[in-house]
Amino acid sequence: MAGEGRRFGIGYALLPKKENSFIRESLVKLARSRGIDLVKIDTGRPLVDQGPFDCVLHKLYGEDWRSQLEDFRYQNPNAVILDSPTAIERLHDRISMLQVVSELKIENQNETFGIPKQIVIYDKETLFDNQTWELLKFPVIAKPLVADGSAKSHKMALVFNPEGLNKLKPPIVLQEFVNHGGVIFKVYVVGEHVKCVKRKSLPDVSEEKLNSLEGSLSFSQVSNLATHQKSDDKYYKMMHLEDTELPPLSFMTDIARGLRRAMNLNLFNFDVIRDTRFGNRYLIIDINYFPGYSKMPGYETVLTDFFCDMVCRKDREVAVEKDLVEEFSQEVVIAAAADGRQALSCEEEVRKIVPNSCCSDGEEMENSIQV
Ligand SMILES: O=P(O)(O)O[C@@H]1[C@@H](OP(=O)(O)O)[C@H](OP(=O)(O)O)[C@H](O)[C@H](OP(=O)(O)O)[C@H]1OP(=O)(O)O
Ligand SMILES: Nc1ncnc2c1ncn2[C@@H]1O[C@H](COP(=O)(O)OP(=O)(O)O)[C@@H](O)[C@H]1O
Ligand SMILES: [Mg+2]
Ligand SMILES: [Mg+2]
Repeated sequence: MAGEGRRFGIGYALLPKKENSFIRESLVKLARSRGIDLVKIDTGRPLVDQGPFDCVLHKLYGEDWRSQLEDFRYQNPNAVILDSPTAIERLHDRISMLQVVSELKIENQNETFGIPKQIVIYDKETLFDNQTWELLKFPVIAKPLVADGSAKSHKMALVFNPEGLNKLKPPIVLQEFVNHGGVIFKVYVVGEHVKCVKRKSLPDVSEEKLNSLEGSLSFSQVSNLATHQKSDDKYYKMMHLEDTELPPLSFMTDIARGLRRAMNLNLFNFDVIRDTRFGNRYLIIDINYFPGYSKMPGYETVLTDFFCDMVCRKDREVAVEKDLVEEFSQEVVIAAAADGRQALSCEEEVRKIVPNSCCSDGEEMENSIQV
């Protein structure tokens, strides 16, 4: 059970496709048996009028939704929001998304990690500029700068030579294509839990092939097949993935935990490729907020454990805070009586001791818990 006899409500706000894949009966049932009720949020009505919710789970964007979350948080300061819209925003731009990887420091003697060489292009002029091509070499992948979950934001082009640049529409990120044996690793993160799986990726491009290829090749979501095709062992056989060795889990876990802390996110996955030139060099190419967890074997248990952890931890924090306030109030009354005066309110008593305290105005919207 999540807490002794206490039930918790988690409201979810997801697009229909996500709701269909994620909110399965198996998840709802398991969560319910552990004291957690998953309740659909009606996005046509104000969030503050719904609930009560101990936690809000969401993957919706836009100003309206953001301000709804802010109002909700103001009225429910103890509720957990998974995750903070400010933290998620970083993942909507393919440059800020990977910047955090470049800043990450992880001690490891056998493997290294990083991101492929990349530049952002805002106009056609820069695209054809010689200086641009001093930094990068073909083949490159052109990715829309914006990664907002729209179909357009997944439309990519593998560009083999300058001819292929004509079709590109800035703003885009040009990223060096790195040969990686046609297999991508997807590392799913759910709080502290980390799971790495293999998926089909683009095949390697040899030097000879590069010279014979025409300008560019467009593609979209190569690793993403229908859900049922991915979750069983047949997928690995069908895609000939059995022979590929997974990266060391402890290394992926270190990266995952580092990213989680740096980004203040609990629910995300990242795409990793292994550079065939080195064999122990890993490149992170993409980070996604609240990905397709239902493709992760046993996702129901992992997510339910996480929900329990989140709401229980918050519950404990609130209880401890309440105890501290009560203890403090009692001390204040005793101290005031010793001074021969009436006790003031808690805040006023604190201000007497620390004159500039109690200024929570303008606080950031950060109510997602980090361990
Ligand atoms: O729908 P799914 O289950 O394939 O999940 C998509 C993810 O697939 P993955 O779990 O990484 O295999 C997918 O990841 P990739 O694009 O395959 O790297 C995205 O996270 C996608 O979200 P968005 O369109 O970027 O907002 C995810 O789509 P949404 O379900 O969030 O719309
Ligand atoms: N730098 C790269 N080198 C080699 N393959 C890449 C590179 N970047 C992306 N890919 C391939 O293109 C796919 C889509 O790119 P990605 O950045 O993950 O976009 P999306 O957000 O649409 O998933 C990846 O899953 C991988 O197969
Ligand atoms: Mg991806
Ligand atoms: Mg992505």
